[in-house]
Amino acid sequence: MARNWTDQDGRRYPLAVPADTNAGAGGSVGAYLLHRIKPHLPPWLGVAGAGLAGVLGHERWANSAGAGVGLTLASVALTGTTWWVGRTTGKQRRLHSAITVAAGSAWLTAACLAGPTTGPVDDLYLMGGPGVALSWNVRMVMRRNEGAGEGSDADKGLLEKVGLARAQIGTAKVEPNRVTAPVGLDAGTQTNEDMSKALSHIASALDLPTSAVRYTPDPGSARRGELVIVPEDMLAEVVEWEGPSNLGGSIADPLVIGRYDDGAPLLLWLPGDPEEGRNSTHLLIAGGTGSGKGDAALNLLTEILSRRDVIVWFSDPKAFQDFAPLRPGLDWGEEGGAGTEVMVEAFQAVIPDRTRWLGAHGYRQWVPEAAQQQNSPERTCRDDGRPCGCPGMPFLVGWFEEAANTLRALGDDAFTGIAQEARSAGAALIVSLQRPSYDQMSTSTRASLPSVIALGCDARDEGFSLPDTVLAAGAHPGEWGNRRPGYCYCVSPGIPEDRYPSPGRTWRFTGRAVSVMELLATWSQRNGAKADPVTAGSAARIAGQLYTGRTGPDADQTALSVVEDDDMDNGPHVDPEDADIDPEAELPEPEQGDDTPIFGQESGRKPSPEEARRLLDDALAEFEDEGRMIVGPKDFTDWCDRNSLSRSWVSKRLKEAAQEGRLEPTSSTGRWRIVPALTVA
Ligand SMILES: Nc1ncnc2c1ncn2[C@@H]1O[C@H](COP(=O)(O)OP(=O)(O)OP(=O)(O)O)[C@@H](O)[C@H]1O
Repeated sequence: MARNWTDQDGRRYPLAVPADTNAGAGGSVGAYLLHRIKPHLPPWLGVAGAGLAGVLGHERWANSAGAGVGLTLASVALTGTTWWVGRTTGKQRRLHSAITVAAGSAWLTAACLAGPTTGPVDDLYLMGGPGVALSWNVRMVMRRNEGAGEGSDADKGLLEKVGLARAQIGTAKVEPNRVTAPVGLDAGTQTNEDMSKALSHIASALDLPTSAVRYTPDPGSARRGELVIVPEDMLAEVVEWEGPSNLGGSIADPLVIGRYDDGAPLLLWLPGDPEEGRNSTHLLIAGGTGSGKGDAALNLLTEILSRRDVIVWFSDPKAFQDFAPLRPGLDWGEEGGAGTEVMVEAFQAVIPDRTRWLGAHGYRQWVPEAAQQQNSPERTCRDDGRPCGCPGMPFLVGWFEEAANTLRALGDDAFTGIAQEARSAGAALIVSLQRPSYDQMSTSTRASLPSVIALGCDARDEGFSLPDTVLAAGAHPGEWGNRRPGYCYCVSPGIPEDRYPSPGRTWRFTGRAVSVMELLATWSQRNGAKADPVTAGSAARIAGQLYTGRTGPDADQTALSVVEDDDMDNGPHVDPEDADIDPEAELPEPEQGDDTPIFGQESGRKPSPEEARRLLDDALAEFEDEGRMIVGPKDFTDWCDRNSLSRSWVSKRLKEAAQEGRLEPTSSTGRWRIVPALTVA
């Protein structure tokens, strides 16, 4: 069936080339001919009307000087009006109309004043009238033929309307709720960019939302592409999450987080695929407040945790408000603050170790086979070529919720380095931001996250969320704001590029989902991967007791409870000593601490060097026991008071401890990482 849209002027735009109508086939030959001739009659009726008007006008105004002036002025005005009105139409049509009106009104003036049969007036009528009428008939016939071929006049009308007069739309492909039509722009004067700019006008002409009209330029041409129109918003219906799509599958299988507006599933991949030449990716979840970031993250996390060969390290400064039911399924969870600092350090540390392991077993990038025990002679790290039997290495996801502060503290260079190297270490980063904008995340950090789930945002932040090419193709998350929760655009390797500007919507999570998520977390504890010795070893080397790895469903979660107890006493995010610290404020370089009293007045005794070393060791062990693996001079304020020690003394000891290998500088200025006691020994 032919599909048409009708614009506000009542003009119809066929988006499929209609099959030639069969009307009249069942009727008489006369009715059929009349049906075929009818569209060509109006010009002839116009000629007949002009003739009749000439006769009647002459009856009334013969030889009237006043009528002569009036008719001439009316004729000029009518021709001018036709020319003016025709400015929005094609050049040819404008000229043709103006000539027709000028000729017709000039003849009418002459016929009225001199008489329709005087001199050459009647000959002019008999020759000129049919000539003009026929010229319009020819035009109509040619238009029909074009319609059957490359572009129809109605389509051209649409493009003319949006300022692309000579562009043509080819034969459209009509699917349920989706029309795709090739577009050929005018050679030499129009480009794909012009078409992208015209999309909102096309949507306006068709009376559709802007996001319903998209354009995919042909990469091989600057003036060809495909126009896609999705007239009905199939995403308006809210669909609830019903459980993971592929329980027990591999993380290399697609993650299903919702659906597109034509009903196709919204898929994502985190690991790369060497066979498809696809790299692993890092992902940004970007959306304004109320855009549905929380549910988008739950969709993604439930999918990840339902796979057998992946572990997740997750930091959430919002104290796992949205993610609590899934927390037992995580290999490592932190609630922001110092715990997150340690997690970042550990993530950084595991990258080279994992890359080395993968390389030693002949993997250029992580594939599901790497997560299994290495029993093949091709995948051995032994020099003699016999199977090594090393335990497999699951894929690692490092997830940082509301990560602006963490990333800023880490610095651009450090983050870019981590992101680059993680891709060959079988690890992916997922980062979410409270507000998707450049004041939250620098340009280079943003550039290190090639994939994005872009939910509704402020119109000014669109450029941060999505690449320019996707915006030019018709994507507009700024139009949704928080009015369309869960609506999103997805840009990620593995998704066909022509899908990038297509909106999708995530599944919604309601209270009913909680028990399913709890079951999923238990499943994941029992059946999900455990961290391999390489990853667990490097994590423990950095984080000490803070890292336990995912415990079984019945295990006593000692390490997590260390943090939780701490949190219960002191509030969820911040150590009490840090409560008054502005996390944005610059802290002094560790070295500067040597000579400058950081904490104000000098006070306290000066212990002997041995006692000093013992005291600091005790303090560090105390911090380590508490799971506080990253410390700065300010963390020692209470400790100094308790032991009557001066603060500048602590700064000196910290530097000594670093020289002895008990502390390591971190990427954050003025913060030190405690090297776990066992590692030092
Ligand atoms: N896919 C969806 N379909 C329908 N409703 C949704 C969908 N996703 C989220 N919502 C609803 O939208 C509202 C806002 O969602 P949510 O709290 O996740 O937004 P947010 O972006 O995380 O906001 P904030 O940053 O303030 O936490 C909630 O009521 C949620 O149930």
